[in-house]
This record gives sequence, C-alpha cells and structure tokens, in this order.
Amino acid sequence: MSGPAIGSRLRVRAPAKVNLTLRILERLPSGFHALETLFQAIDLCDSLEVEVRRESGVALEVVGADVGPADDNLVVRAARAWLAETSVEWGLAVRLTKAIPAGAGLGGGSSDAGAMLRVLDHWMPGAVAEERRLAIGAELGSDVPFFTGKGGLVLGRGRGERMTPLPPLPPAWLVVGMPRVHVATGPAYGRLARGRAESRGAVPPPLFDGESAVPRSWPEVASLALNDFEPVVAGAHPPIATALAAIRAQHPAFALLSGSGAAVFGLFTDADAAERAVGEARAACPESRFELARTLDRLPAVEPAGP
Ligand SMILES: C[C@](O)(CO)[C@H](O)COP(=O)(O)OP(=O)(O)OC[C@H]1O[C@@H](n2ccc(N)nc2=O)[C@H](O)[C@@H]1O
Ligand SMILES: Nc1ncnc2c1ncn2[C@@H]1O[C@H](COP(=O)(O)OP(=O)(O)OP(=O)(O)O)[C@@H](O)[C@H]1O
Repeated sequence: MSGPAIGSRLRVRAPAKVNLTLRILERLPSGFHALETLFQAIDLCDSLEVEVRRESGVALEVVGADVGPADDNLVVRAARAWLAETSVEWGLAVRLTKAIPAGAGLGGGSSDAGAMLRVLDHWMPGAVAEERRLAIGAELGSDVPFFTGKGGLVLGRGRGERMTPLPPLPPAWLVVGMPRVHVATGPAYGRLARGRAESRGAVPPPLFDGESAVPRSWPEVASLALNDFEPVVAGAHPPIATALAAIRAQHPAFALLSGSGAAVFGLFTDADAAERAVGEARAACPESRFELARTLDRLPAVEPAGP
C-alpha cells in the first residue's frame, strides 16, 4: 500500500467542544449509556504535528501540560488502532501542544484522537473505511466520532457514533469557565443513574425527534439547552455552581455545564457583550479561570506543516 514519503509532515488544530444539549438516555447492554447531544466546536484548540518516520511505532511529545503516560494517550491509542487496520510499515512522531484543560468536559483528549485519525485519513484516504474510523473513535470515547468528522455543529446519538451534521448557526461567542475541580466522567454517570433509580425517575425522552426538530437559531437552541449532568455535578461541586452563577449573572442567551464538567459556558450572540461578561465573571469569581471563545462552523482542516 503506497503512502506518504518518509519525513512528510502535517499539522492540524484540535478544537474543544461544548455540549449545547446533553441528554443521558437508557443504559445499553454494554454498560454504557445512550446519549443525545448537540456538539458545538469552539476555537479553544490543542494542536497536533505529525511526521512520518521510517521506524515503526508511535512516538509522542506533549507540550504545555502533563496528561499522563504516552501509552495511555488517546492520540497514541487512535494512531495504533488505525495502523493495526492497515499494512503500512512506517511509524509516526507526534508533537501535541495542549491548550484545552484535560478532564474538563471540553473533549480535549477526544479531539486530539479525532485529529490524529483525520491526519491519517488525509495521508491515506479511505485506507480505513469511514464506518471503521467511527467505530475506532467510539471505542476510544463517546466524543471521538464527532472529532473525526468535518462539521462544527453535530447531533450525536447512540454512544456518540450516530452523527447528524447540521448547518452552522450564526457566529456566537462563549464565556468558558474552568473551575479548578476535577470531575471524573465514570462516577458522574454512576451518580446520575443512582439518582434516577432512587427516585424511580423515568429515563427522560430525547429532545430531538427527527430532522424537523433540529434548531435553526440561537433562541431555539436556548429553549432546548439543558445538560442532564448539571444538577448532580454542580450539586456535588460548589465551585462549579459558583462559576455558573457568575456567568448567568451576565445574561447570556443560556449557560450550561459542558459534558460531565467541570467546565461551564455561557453563550452570547454579541461579541462586545461576551467580552464584558468575561471581565465581570473573572472579577466576581477569581477562583475559576474564564476564557472567551467563538463557535467554529467547521473543524479546522489538516494542512502541511512548515519546515
Ligand atoms: C460526557 C460526555 O463528554 C458527553 O459528550 C461523554 O459522554 C464522555 O464520554 P467518554 O469520553 O466516552 O467518557 P469516558 O471517560 O471514556 O468514560 C468513563 C465512563 O463513563 C461511563 N460512560 C461513558 C460514556 C457513555 N456514553 N456512557 C457511560 O456510561 C462508563 O462507565 C465509562 O467507563
Ligand atoms: N491527548 C490527551 N489530552 C488530554 N488528556 C488525555 C489525552 N489522552 C489521554 N488523556 C487522559 O484522559 C483524561 C480525560 O481527558 P479529556 O481532556 O479528554 O477529558 P474531558 O474533557 O472530560 O473529555 P470528555 O468531554 O470527552 O469526557 C485525562 O485526565 C488524561 O489522563
């Protein structure tokens, strides 16, 4: 199978996501939960530089944060899973520059894995069929399939692998709050499931029923915006509730927890209002980090890396 020349290099920015809606549905026989979520990519980005080298295997250098051993890194796991499906004999050297805080519900690790799969597909289009790439992604994490695609706004269902790309919404600005607490995703699912069992609460119905229900404007999104994790996660971690309150005090179109947290965000349709809001939130809540971000209509394209 022919492929890129030894020494070829590509670069791609790996954006964070927020969940504009996140509904956790029934528990599947696999033990995982089905979900229904509206993913939105934002311009807070890690970056990945990948070089083809003669020696087989995947070497990783991480800049900007300590995210644990290379063998566990989602970039390395994604690359190995892709290589295992092909008969290529070359290896990869990867430089990952982290800007997205890890384990924040912003999908940083998942985005890096999706970016890696997009780089490999750019070099050898279709060498691993799209369906198989999605399956590899879903095995790595529920958010990875979104980051293997193209669109910035996607409705994800199943374990996240059933994706419906949606037309972009008008540009919007986000105040992203990052409370300095860590929320482990597995226990958050566990707490939600136990709460439902104790209250004998039924699994809530999906928010979207067919294409016609898909939102076409920010007010429509605002009317649907919810995250099933928010009551359990913000209830268990006061700094998250405080950061959310600081953002809500600035009157965004809506504000939510992202994923299973700890990150929270407020969405503004006006850039100046968002800029004022980020300053006010920093002043009101100095214990959390707040950053301004923008929605992305598409995931950033894979491009040649300079010398
Ligand atoms: C919260 C979200 O970010 C929403 O976009 C995702 O569901 C996160 O999914 P993820 O990255 O796959 O989460 P992981 O950290 O790999 O999963 C940790 C644990 O959460 C539980 N889990 C995760 C995803 C899912 N759809 N159902 C689950 O029940 C499982 O016990 C799993 O072992
Ligand atoms: N490339 C990576 N970047 C960040 N963390 C990684 C990476 N690879 C593996 N990890 C591990 O995964 C954990 C979760 O990281 P990640 O940033 O994906 O969480 P998250 O934002 O909560 O994601 P999600 O919203 O998909 O649950 C980290 O604590 C880290 O140990």
